[in-house]
Amino acid sequence: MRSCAPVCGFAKLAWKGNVRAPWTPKHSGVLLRSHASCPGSSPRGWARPTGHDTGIKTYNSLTKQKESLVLRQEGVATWYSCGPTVYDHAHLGHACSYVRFDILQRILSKVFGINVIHVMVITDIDDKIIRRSLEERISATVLSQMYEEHFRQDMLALKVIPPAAYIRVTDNIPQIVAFIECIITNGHAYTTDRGDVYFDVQSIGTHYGKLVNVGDTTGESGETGKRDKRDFALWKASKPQEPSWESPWGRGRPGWHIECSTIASSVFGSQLDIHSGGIDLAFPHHENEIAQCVAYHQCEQWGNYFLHSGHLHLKGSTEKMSKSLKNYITIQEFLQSYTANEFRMFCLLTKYRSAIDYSDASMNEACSKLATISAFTHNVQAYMQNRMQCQPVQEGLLWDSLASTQASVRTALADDFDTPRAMDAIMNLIHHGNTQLQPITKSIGSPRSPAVFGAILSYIRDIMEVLGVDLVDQKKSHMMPNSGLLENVVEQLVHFRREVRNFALTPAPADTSAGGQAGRTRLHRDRQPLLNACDALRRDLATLGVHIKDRGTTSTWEVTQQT
Ligand SMILES: Nc1ncnc2c1ncn2[C@@H]1O[C@H](COP(=O)(O)OP(=O)(O)OP(=O)(O)O)[C@@H](O)[C@H]1O
Ligand SMILES: [Zn+2]
Repeated sequence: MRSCAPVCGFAKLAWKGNVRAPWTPKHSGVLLRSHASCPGSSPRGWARPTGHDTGIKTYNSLTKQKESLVLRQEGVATWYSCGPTVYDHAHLGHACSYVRFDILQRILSKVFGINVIHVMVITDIDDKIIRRSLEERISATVLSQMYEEHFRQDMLALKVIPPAAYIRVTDNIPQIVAFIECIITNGHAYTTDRGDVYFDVQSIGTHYGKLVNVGDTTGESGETGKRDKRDFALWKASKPQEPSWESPWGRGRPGWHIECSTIASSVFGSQLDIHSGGIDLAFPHHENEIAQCVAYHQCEQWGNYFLHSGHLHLKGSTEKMSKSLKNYITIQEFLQSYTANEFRMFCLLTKYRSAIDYSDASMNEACSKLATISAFTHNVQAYMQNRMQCQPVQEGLLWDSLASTQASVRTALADDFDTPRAMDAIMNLIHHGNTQLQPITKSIGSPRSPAVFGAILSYIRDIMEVLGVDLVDQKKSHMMPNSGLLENVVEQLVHFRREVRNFALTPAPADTSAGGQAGRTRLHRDRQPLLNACDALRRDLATLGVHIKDRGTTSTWEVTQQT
């Protein structure tokens, strides 16, 4: 059997420890060497990669258990993720999946010092895009580019670190065609009279079902041209009015799964460390991606770790939030009511693999945890700045508490990215801090412990920033929550102050006595304390970042970031 040349300049990276398995042609009756005979192989046929053990455990959908994360090159993780199909605004389900994986990548890079090379595909051609473009009477290209831009902006608004590259399917059609040609040459796909190309699932035997136990689903397909009902399209002959590209099989467009196998291979070569997506993508999408890559690269194992995030549901619903089910809240709508920090906290409070219920109650819990952290950092600053006096602190206990929190957080994050456990440890540290930070009115001469509080504050800020929650920015967003509650309170306060100030500034009746200040406006002397109180309030609010400006009888306010 002839093996094909790499597709158009595919980088076959010389990864350390990347051992390519010997290829056994399918005609020999044994497709690939069985993993059961490999050292370190699992019953499901997964082989532990050769390379550097990071000390992190991660649940691998290929083995259905936690595995040590072993990277082929020390300190480098190649990560491919399935991106959005861009035919509409992204919703909270998408946000949840991408924010959760953003958290995982931040942990890998910022806690464990791993350079994550992440690429994400943008599915900019598919049935839903074509249908929508026909409904809207705009080209599929214009439609998809518009929603791709919305998606990128939404991700930025949610503070998701952009991948090294977003890669569009339509920018990779020649590569996809070459990839399919190679699979045909290797004997794992066939063409039909209609100009479709199907993957021949039977040709890879037990290598189909690496991710999901597909059971015995073989059999004749009722569909025209398919040999087996499990076979799936690599290339679809074009129908009238559909976008199409030239290929050896006539004009057409790629099937869904082939885009990911091709693009991931074009960037990372014949092996990949980590592949991610929502749990709904495990089958058939990821199973088919694996089949294609095994057939193309003639390898035993293409993706070493498959990570799947759980679905976001509206509370009370068993269905995932979905465009097709029309039960969704767009990211833009959501950000009218909550901040990116609040959404991230909501994501941090559950494991990335679990389903997550979205409701006012679950968002309130996230907001309240964030407010507790924020208030703590604010109080610590006030204490350090001598604006708040406290009873003497048991410093040793606090140093111990900080050290054990740092260790617990690291352990939790190394255990399949257990963010709820890490958050519990952080909240516990704050609880200890708050217990010691008891304000008193007079403390002149009492011993003070600002350094330990400074250390706790720095750690909390750093670790939250690692997870993508910006506590410095939080002060600002906290003062201007989109829910409007605090904004309304400040508005009322400023309004009340303006009324009091204007009352205090009302001129006293003209002084007609001898020596009186003829021609000058005089204030009521007994109203001076009211003016003093207004000035004091303005000063106090300024320290909180709320700046009041008085002009004549009007008062306006704005929030500026505190340092
Ligand atoms: N409700 C959800 N919860 C978590 N992840 C989701 C949810 N909906 C979609 N995703 C994930 O978002 C990513 C992009 O999905 P894609 O654009 O293909 O949307 P989709 O699954 O077709 O959405 P929809 O069903 O709303 O049309 C995938 O990884 C998918 O698993
Ligand atoms: Zn994919």
